[in-house]
Parts: sequence; C-alpha cells; structure tokens
Amino acid sequence: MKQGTILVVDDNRNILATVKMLLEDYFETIVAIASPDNIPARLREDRPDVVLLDMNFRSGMNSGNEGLYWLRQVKKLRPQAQVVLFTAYADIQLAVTGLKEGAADFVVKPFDNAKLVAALTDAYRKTAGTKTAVKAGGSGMFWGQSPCMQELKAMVEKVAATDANILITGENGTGKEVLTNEIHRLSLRRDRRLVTIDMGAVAETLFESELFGYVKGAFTDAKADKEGMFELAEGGTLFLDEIGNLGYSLQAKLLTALQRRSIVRVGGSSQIPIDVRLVCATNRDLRRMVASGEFREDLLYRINTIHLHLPPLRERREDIPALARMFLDRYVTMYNKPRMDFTPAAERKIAGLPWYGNIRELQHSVEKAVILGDGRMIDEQDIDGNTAAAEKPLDEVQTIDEMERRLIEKTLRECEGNMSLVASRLGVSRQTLYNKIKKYGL
Ligand SMILES: Nc1ncnc2c1ncn2[C@@H]1O[C@H](COP(=O)(O)OP(=O)(O)OP(=O)(O)O)[C@@H](O)[C@H]1O
Repeated sequence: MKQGTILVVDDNRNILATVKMLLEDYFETIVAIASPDNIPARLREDRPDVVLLDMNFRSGMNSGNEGLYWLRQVKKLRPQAQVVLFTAYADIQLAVTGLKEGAADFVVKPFDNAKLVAALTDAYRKTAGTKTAVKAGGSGMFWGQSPCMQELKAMVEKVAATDANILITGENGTGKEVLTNEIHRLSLRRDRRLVTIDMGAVAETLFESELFGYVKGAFTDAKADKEGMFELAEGGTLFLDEIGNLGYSLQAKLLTALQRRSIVRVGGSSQIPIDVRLVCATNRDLRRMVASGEFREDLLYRINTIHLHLPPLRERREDIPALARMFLDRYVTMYNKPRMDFTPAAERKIAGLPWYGNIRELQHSVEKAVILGDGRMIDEQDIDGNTAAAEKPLDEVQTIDEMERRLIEKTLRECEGNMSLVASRLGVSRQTLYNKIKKYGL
C-alpha cells in the first residue's frame, strides 16, 4: 500500500530520478526538487510527511551547512514532517549534528536501496502512524501469544474505536509508540492524522507554541500565523510521548485545553475548538509523581480514561522466540541476505537474556547479527546480550535485592535458563528460585 507524501531535495538530477523511481512503490506522492530554495513553497503546498534532504548543494553556502540550514527551516515551517538527511560519507559528523537538531535519520551516499527505503518508510510511520508498506518485512504491531498480550489486544480492540483518552505505560522499548500507531489504525480516525510530539524533546519555552500554534506578531520570529499540533491533529489522534517529562506549570495549560476542548493560539484571543483523541505514553510512574507533587492529579485523571500497560519482554518470555524470528526475517530481506537461521544455542540464549531494553534491544541485536553474519546460521556469540542494565558495574548496585536479582540473572544466563542447574548453583530450591524470578520480573 502506498501512503503519504515525500519531498526529495537533491541538486543531482540523476539521484533525484533514481530515488523517485525507487520510492514509487512506497509513497503515494513524490515531489522531487533540485533547488532547496523551493522548499518553503513545497512544504506549504504539498504538505509532505517526509523530507529527504541532501546535505550538500553545489551552490550557495559552503560545507554542508546549507543542509543544516534547510533542516532547521523544515522543522520551523513544518514541524510534523520527518527529515531524513542524505549525506556523503565524509559528512557523517554533520549528519550527527543534524540528528541532534531533529532529523529522524540519515542515509549515506552511495546509498543502499533497501536502507534508504527503510529509513524513509520508518520516518513516515513516525508521522502518520499507519502501517506503512515496508516491502522488506513490514513493521506493524506484533502481539505474541502470551496471555498478558492477548488480554491487552482484546482491550485495545474494544477501546480503539471509542474516543476515550488512553494512557500507555511501559518500560523503554516495550512498544508504546507502536501500540499508539495500532490504536490509531484501528480507530475511526484512521483516515486523519496521527500527530506525535515528544514532550521530552520540546523546550519548555516552545511548548505552548508547538502545541497550540501562534498568531503573527506573538513574538519576534512569528512572521505569520501558525497552527500547532492540536490543530494539525484535528479529527485525528494526538500522541503525547513522554508525558511524564512535561513541566508542572505546562501541565495546567494542557489540562485547560483538554477540559475546554478548545485552544487559544499564543498571542491570539479566539478559542479554536479541537476534536482530537489523546494518547499519552510514559515510562515513569505517574501515580508516584502525583504523590511527590511532580504531576497534577487532575491531569492524570483526564488523560488515563483507559490505562494500557505494556509488560517488559522478560515478563512474557514465551513471545521472545517468535519476535526474534520476525526480526530475523525482516532484516534478512532488508539486507538482501541469503536465508538465515538461529542455531539451537542462539535460540536458548535469546530466550534467556533479560532484554532490559525490551523489544528495541532484541530488534537491534538481531539486526546486528544479520548484518555481521556471513554464514547461514546465527550462533550464540553473534547475539549481543550485553544489555545496559546487565553491564551496570557491581559497585553501583545499591541494595541487597538488586544484588540478588543480578546474581540470579547472571546464573540464568550462564545456565542458559536451566532452572534445576540455577537452583543448585545458588543453593536454593526450585520453588524459591521461581518465587524470586517472579518477584524480580525476570
Ligand atoms: N509489538 C511490536 N511489534 C514489532 N515491533 C515492535 C513492537 N514493539 C516495539 N517494537 C519495535 O521496538 C522498537 C521500540 O518501540 P517503541 O518506540 O514503540 O517503544 P517505546 O516503548 O515507545 O520506547 P521508548 O519509551 O524508549 O520511546 C521499535 O523499533 C519498534 O519497531
């Protein structure tokens, strides 16, 4: 299925033509321009979801700074568009600066077709939240068979079509954004936009104008009226990611907008009615934040009409093998590799690791194994299980509980999940071991 609009900007006409042809299977509308000077007009008229932006134009400003300049322009004129930078190998440092300034990704020239398509379709998914036709394997929500995920699925199917506000909680990498995309896809608002805003990434000073827009003259840079995220999401879904990072005073402003179902642009006076379905996500404990005075209780009630919790991967271990296999198939296709498989030892290792970075970590680990693998089999040493938390040095461990958990985890890894062996090594009964595994969510 072809979806979305992409703007491709590159002064090399050969590249422009090649990329255009390549993307025809993936994007509904492709606008290709050779001169960056036309960017503002194209943003206004074509309203692209994704911009593929060359970092080095032959004329004009030197040393790739022109690319950064245009990145900032796009972010200013059309903040909801995702920008993927197209860079020469020598410009990688520049691309990294670009990422810090809000680019979604970068692709190095000479480019690999599959990687370029994956970067652009992923970027589109971030804006549109729909299941994009990524030929190399697809990237929708994988539910798994674990009872907790099946329960969650049933709940999502029940509530997606309502307009109830939803709060999604879960550790990093558990799939809160993927779930939001799924909710939007299943909702009656699926033909309208899913607008995402990362509360952690928006400077406090810009929050109001990002969310509510502004009128011309509201501040020095306000050269024209601009709609904010609420208006952009009109009729659709507004996804406020990392809601726990929203400053206390700004929480009141958000609450007011939600209560009144209308917003006032910064510097404006008229109330603009809004019809959005709100989905918020956080990895923080908002109840605890309420108790410590960091989060407004009234806002919490407003945003969590329905609460969905995504369990960490280690609490639904039965889903790990199928997820790993799905990522294996995806990356084998994406990187044009011959058919690959896991050895039984690799399967055991994957099933036994704690995956503190959850699905994101598992995905990256499999991707890395596929990229680096040169045979048909992925063995246990190809699976990178050095999770951040597992790497935490022992002298940073603060509590006896944490020490115990670490020891059990380490032994589980070493014994590849063989419970009897783990229990005997640790000098406890199997039942005690099970109780502790449950207690620590291993
Ligand atoms: N159910 C799923 N099926 C397929 N892929 C998934 C699923 N959940 C997560 N992923 C993949 O894992 C990665 C992390 O997902 P996502 O960004 O949705 O997590 P998150 O909980 O929002 O993370 P964070 O809190 O760090 O922002 C993404 O690359 C996504 O494609």
